[in-house]
Amino acid sequence: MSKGVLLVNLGSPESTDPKDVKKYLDEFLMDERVIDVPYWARTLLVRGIILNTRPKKSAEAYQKIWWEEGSPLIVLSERLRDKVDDLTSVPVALAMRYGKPSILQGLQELHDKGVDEVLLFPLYPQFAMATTETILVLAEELRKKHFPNMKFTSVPAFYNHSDYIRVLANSISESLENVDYEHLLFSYHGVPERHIRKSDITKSHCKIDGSCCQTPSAAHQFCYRHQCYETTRLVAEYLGLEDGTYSVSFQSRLGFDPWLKPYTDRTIERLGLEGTKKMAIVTPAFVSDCLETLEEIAMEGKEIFEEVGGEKFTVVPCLNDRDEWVKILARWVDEWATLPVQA
Ligand SMILES: C=CC1=C(C)c2cc3[nH]c(cc4nc(cc5[nH]c(cc1n2)c(C)c5CCC(=O)O)C(CCC(=O)O)=C4C)c(C)c3C=C
Ligand SMILES: [Fe+2]
Ligand SMILES: [Fe+2]
Repeated sequence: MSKGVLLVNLGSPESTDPKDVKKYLDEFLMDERVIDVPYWARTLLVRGIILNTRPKKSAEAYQKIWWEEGSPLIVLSERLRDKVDDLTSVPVALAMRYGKPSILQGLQELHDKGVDEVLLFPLYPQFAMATTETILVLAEELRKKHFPNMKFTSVPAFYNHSDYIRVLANSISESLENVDYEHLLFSYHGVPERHIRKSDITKSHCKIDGSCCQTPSAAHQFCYRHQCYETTRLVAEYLGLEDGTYSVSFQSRLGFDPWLKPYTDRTIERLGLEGTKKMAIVTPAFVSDCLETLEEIAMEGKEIFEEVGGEKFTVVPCLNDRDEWVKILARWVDEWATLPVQA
C-alpha cells in the first residue's frame, strides 16, 4: 500500500465579496454538526435569518485581515503543508472542511499520486463535533462514494500531547520574552454548551458545572471543554505560570443559546475594569491565524481592553508554520508512515 497525508483545516470564503462570504457561511452553518438542530429549523435559521445580515458584516471583517495572497488561514495552511511535505517521506495534501480546496479534491490529489492509505489529520488540537468530527464524517462519506479501496487512519486530538504542549509553550515564551504583562488569557473558540453534552459518550458526566472537567472520565476523550482546560493546565505547568496570572475564556459565540463561559469579550472587559493595564492573549484552538484571531482578538479585543483603561494588549500568534511545529508534524507523520503494514 502507498501512504499519504491529508491535513484538514476549517476553510475560508474564496474572496471578501459578500456573495462569496454568503456561499461559504451557507456551507459552514448548514453543517448539522455546527448548527445541530433539525434540517427544517437549521434552514429557517440559517437561510431565513442569519444569511440575510451576517455575510455583509463578516465580509467587512474579512476585508480588514485579508492578505494579497488570499485568506490568512488558507495561505498559512498552504505554507504549513509545503514545509511538512518537504520533510516527510510521504506526500502531504491540504484540504478545507468548507470551501476550497475541498476534502474531495485533497483525496483526489492523493489518489492521483497512487496513495491508497491516508492519514487524516484534522488541524485541531481539541476535539469538537463542529470541527474534528465533521471532518472525519465527511471524509468517510466521500471515501465510500469515490475511493472505496482507500484506507483511512485519523490523528486524534493532540491537546495534551507533550510535543504539542512544548511547541505551544515555547511559542508563548518566545512571543512574550520581552513583554511586560500582568495576565495571560487563553482564549479558545467557543461552542454551544449543548455540543458538550451531545459529545458525552457516558451521557451522564458533562454537567458544565465547574468540576466535571477536572473529574476523570471516559467522556474527556470527546469533551472540548475538558481538553481546553487541559491544554491550559499543561502549558501553565510547563511555563511555571503562577495561579491567578492566567485564565481561560471562550470566544466567537453566535446566536442566543448558552455557549461555553466565561466569554472572551467580557473577560477582557472585566480584566480592564479590575485594573489590569497589560494583558497578553493566546488562542490555542487555532493552529493558523484567521479571522477569529486577527480581527476578533487582535482588533476587537484590543479595542475593548483599551476602552476600559487597558494600556498594553499583546497577542501571541498561532503556531502557523513555525519550524518547531513543522518538525513535530513531520515526525508524527513519519512515525505513522513507517509503521509496519497491518494484516
Ligand atoms: C454555530 C456556529 C459555530 C460553531 C459551533 C463553531 C465552532 C468552531 N469554529 C472553529 C474555528 C473557526 N471558526 C471560524 C469562523 C467562524 N465560526 C463560525 C461559527 C461557528 N464556529 C462562523 C459563523 C465563522 C465565520 C466568520 C464569522 O462570520 O464570524 C474560523 C475562521 C475562518 C477564517 O476564514 O478565517 C475558524 C478557524 C472552531 C475551532 C470551533 C469549535 C471548537
Ligand atoms: Fe467557528
Ligand atoms: Fe467536562
